[in-house]
Amino acid sequence: MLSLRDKSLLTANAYLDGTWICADDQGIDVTNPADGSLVGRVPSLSREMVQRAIDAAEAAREDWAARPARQRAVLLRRWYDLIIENADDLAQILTAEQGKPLSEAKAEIVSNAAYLEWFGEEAKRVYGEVIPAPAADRRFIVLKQPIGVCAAVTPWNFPNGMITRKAGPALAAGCPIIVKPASQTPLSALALAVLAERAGIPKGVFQVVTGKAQMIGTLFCKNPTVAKISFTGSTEVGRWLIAESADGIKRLSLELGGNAPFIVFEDADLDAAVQGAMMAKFRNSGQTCVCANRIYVHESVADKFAYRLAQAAEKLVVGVGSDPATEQGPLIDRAAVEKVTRHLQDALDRGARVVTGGGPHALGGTWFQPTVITGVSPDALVAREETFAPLAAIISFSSDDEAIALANATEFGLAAYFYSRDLARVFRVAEKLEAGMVGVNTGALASEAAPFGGVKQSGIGREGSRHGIDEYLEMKYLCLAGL
Ligand SMILES: NC(=O)c1ccc[n+]([C@@H]2O[C@H](COP(=O)([O-])OP(=O)(O)OC[C@H]3O[C@@H](n4cnc5c(N)ncnc54)[C@H](O)[C@@H]3O)[C@@H](O)[C@H]2O)c1
Ligand SMILES: O=C[C@H](O)CS(=O)(=O)O
Repeated sequence: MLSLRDKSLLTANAYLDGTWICADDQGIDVTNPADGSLVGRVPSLSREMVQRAIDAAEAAREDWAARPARQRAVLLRRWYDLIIENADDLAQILTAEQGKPLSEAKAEIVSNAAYLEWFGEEAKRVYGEVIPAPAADRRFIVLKQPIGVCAAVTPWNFPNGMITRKAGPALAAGCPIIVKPASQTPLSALALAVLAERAGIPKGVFQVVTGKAQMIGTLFCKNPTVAKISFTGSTEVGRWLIAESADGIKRLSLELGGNAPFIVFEDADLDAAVQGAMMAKFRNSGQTCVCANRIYVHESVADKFAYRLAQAAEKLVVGVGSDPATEQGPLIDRAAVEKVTRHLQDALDRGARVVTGGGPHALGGTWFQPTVITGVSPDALVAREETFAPLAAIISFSSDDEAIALANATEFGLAAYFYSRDLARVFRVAEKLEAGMVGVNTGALASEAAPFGGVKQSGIGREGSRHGIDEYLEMKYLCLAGL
């Protein structure tokens, strides 16, 4: 049972055009992955209601874009402050609907609220250009203008952070945004809407719609009023959005699936590498897009690393996310357990062996033991597909070139990690890895100050850093002649 200081944050009402829409009997139940209990019920909005949200965003667009950036920055900062003040309540809501440990939920909320603060400041630095013209009677000027009404479609694994990570740059740039959260975890988005309204963000500028994903997605893709869609989720759905919005040539930002390699070279600090692997593999029970999906270890240290990683994994406190002592919660649903079980069995069939864990946890439900396996075949499913579970698969290698070739043998390219203390090797390997982000001697790399995103089939565009606001701006070239 939640014990919220501010009970108004737990709302199951969709937020559109400054009004709260409650669920009818066609609503969508939100359940706690830990015990299946009902946490809330959100409305399954009709096509007409979603269209109303798009119309409300369009009605708010000109005024929001025309506000001085400083005014938008003040409101973003006020929203940020309210999120930080209410982070404990927001963490309880997040854990109740997603399952992650409270400590991780709070870390997600605080670290991603920083995108509101960061882009509130960036709003004041959206500079244009004056370009030296090639003729005396001309002046070349470049304006940067907000792209217009934006839509965001977000995943269940970071139900709070993936929203502030998009709303920050969108609102800073002068764009209203309509968010469609994952149906498994909409309550965090709605709690953010409560605080956005409290911060004074005008109606129509930030909205949260809930309901049938494909219907809403199609409306976002087909309605020309929606100038851009920012999507975070699977590559499969990202591919669908590209196809569905192709005829309108819609601007898209895509943060998609991953299959991160984690490479331990023979000169690595093994204790540091184990710590990094624990962060990169087991955070959110392995359900992050940047999780170490494959762990490549030089053959000379593979057994020692596997043993130490297993020792660390065995110390993880597995339990209900709402228990402050818990370090690993349940997986999101039964399908997730079936997928990791399939990956594990395939690896074992190909000759791998279990060092620790190796199946569902004694807690039952969707808990899975933190598992380390070694002697994994490079062709195993766990090396080719995103496992999204606490399964650390160790594959040995014998040379740098082999490690790089194995790491790059995937259609994904979001994150990659490696441990080495040889500076020449660090630059050689970092420059050859096919990934949008590379963690060197670290298992955690996300920050509002850095460009987060992937290459190949892991996405298009970047979130965070000074580049992130460009995703919500159009460049206009003015050619002034006859002067
Ligand atoms: N690159 C990143 O930053 C990042 C971050 C988090 C998660 N992810 C990826 O997301 C996936 C896990 O999240 P998920 O299971 O929620 O992904 P998902 O693609 O199944 O769902 C993501 C969102 O898309 C919606 N959706 C599903 N089908 C849709 C359709 N046809 N039209 C419109 N919307 C649709 C869902 O309701 C949800 O809101 C993993 O692959 C993970 O790697 C990537
Ligand atoms: O999986 C989604 C998040 O983007 C991971 S992180 O918190 O940004 O590392």
